[in-house]
Amino acid sequence: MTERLEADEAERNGCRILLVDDDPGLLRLISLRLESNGYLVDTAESGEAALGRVAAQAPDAVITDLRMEGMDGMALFRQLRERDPALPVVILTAHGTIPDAVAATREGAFGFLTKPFDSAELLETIAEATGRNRAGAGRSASWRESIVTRSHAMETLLSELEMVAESDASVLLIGESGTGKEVIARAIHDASPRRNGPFVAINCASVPAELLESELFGYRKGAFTGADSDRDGLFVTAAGGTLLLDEIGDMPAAFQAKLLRALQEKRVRPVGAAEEVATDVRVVSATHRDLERAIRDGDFREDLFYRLNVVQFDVPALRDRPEDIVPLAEHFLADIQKDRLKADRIQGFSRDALRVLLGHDWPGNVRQLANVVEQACVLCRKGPVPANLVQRALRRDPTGVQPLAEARDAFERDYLVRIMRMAGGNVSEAARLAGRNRTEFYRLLGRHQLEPGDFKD
Ligand SMILES: Nc1ncnc2c1ncn2[C@@H]1O[C@H](COP(=O)(O)OP(=O)(O)OP(=O)(O)O)[C@@H](O)[C@H]1O
Repeated sequence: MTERLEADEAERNGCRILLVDDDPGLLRLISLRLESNGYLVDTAESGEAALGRVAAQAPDAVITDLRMEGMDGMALFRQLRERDPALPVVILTAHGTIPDAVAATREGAFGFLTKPFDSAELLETIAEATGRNRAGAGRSASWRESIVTRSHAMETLLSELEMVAESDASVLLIGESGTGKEVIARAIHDASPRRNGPFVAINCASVPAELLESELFGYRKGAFTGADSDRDGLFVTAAGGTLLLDEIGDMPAAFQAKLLRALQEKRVRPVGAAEEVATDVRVVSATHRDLERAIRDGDFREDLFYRLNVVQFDVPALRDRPEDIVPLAEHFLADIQKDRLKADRIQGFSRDALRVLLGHDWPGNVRQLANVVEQACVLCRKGPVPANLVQRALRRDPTGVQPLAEARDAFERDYLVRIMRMAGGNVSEAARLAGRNRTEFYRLLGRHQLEPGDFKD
């Protein structure tokens, strides 16, 4: 324990923090706290002064008040991000300005602290901010080791996940393709008492409907042509562990009732077997589909939905947590460097390259970011990865292409928004323009959670 504390202390030593506040009393107070914990602290009483200090001192992190005379914390943060997108900026905020601070984290600020804050919270946030390349060294438990994030939304999700992992409750993960649903499913497994058992994943969309039953429940010799010996299904293979049913929204309707029964009874009947077999799995399912809508459309059983969805986590799209873009890009780069000869010749990303990464919309989410980093590195000879290679990789990247269902949804929504704007929020008029009847048009609006009132002047 003492060794751990000493190691933490040594890690912090030499970390330079720039503290910006126009209240000298608070500056002194926070400086003392940070210095007594091994940080080197530099202070500035205005945003303008802070910009000069950053250029001269190259701090490892900046803490800035939000409300200041002249350049305020938000303007300072934007300027700093422009100069060095990887520099962590923590915002200090009073109660009334929390929404601004939240907006800043959406734009990529590391996080915010609400006044009055306690010492432990301050130190923890700064330790995380300065340890960003060590993926939260010393703090992150092993179950979340493979998850890189500095987003509040993801942190909240992970802390809820840790609580839920304790039980055997079924978890449904909803999120766009490539947001990290499988990584999160594995984290649930690793944080659960089943961690020493198997983690088995199946993509329900990629198994032909007629094979899904034998794949999940197994079969007996002679059950069908080619079944020349008994075979266990994944419900049995995953016994004592966790079974991830990925793309559950694509599960054929005909099989949904059988799956529901298996989950209710905790037993499966292998194809061609006379007897049922007991199962012992924790089920996590994942989908990018809106299952409630699939239920309304008659494509997904409501009872199965409630059985799978004891707890639901919405995994945010990467564009909704831009603060994760830089740490993830650095993580993928470090990963590539581990097994590449030219590893030491590439040194991080240039500022312009980071700006390009931050400015992108990432329709393919984290998976797309990993591919783009990989492609940019392949083409990079030495030094920091330049912006033009990132742009080139973005132009070529096929994972930016959304799956058909998502693309169709996005198109439909954009189309409805356009047409509702043209019709000034008048549904009859919009329905006429779209060549649909009013009832049907209302259903379409409802499906995309669009309110006619929002389009009226
Ligand atoms: N927070 C994260 N930290 C590190 N790597 C991540 C993170 N999120 C996702 N990844 C990586 O991004 C890739 C895509 O993640 P994953 O397969 O979990 O997404 P998904 O949501 O399950 O996608 P799909 O819906 O297409 O199956 C994987 O290589 C995964 O390791």
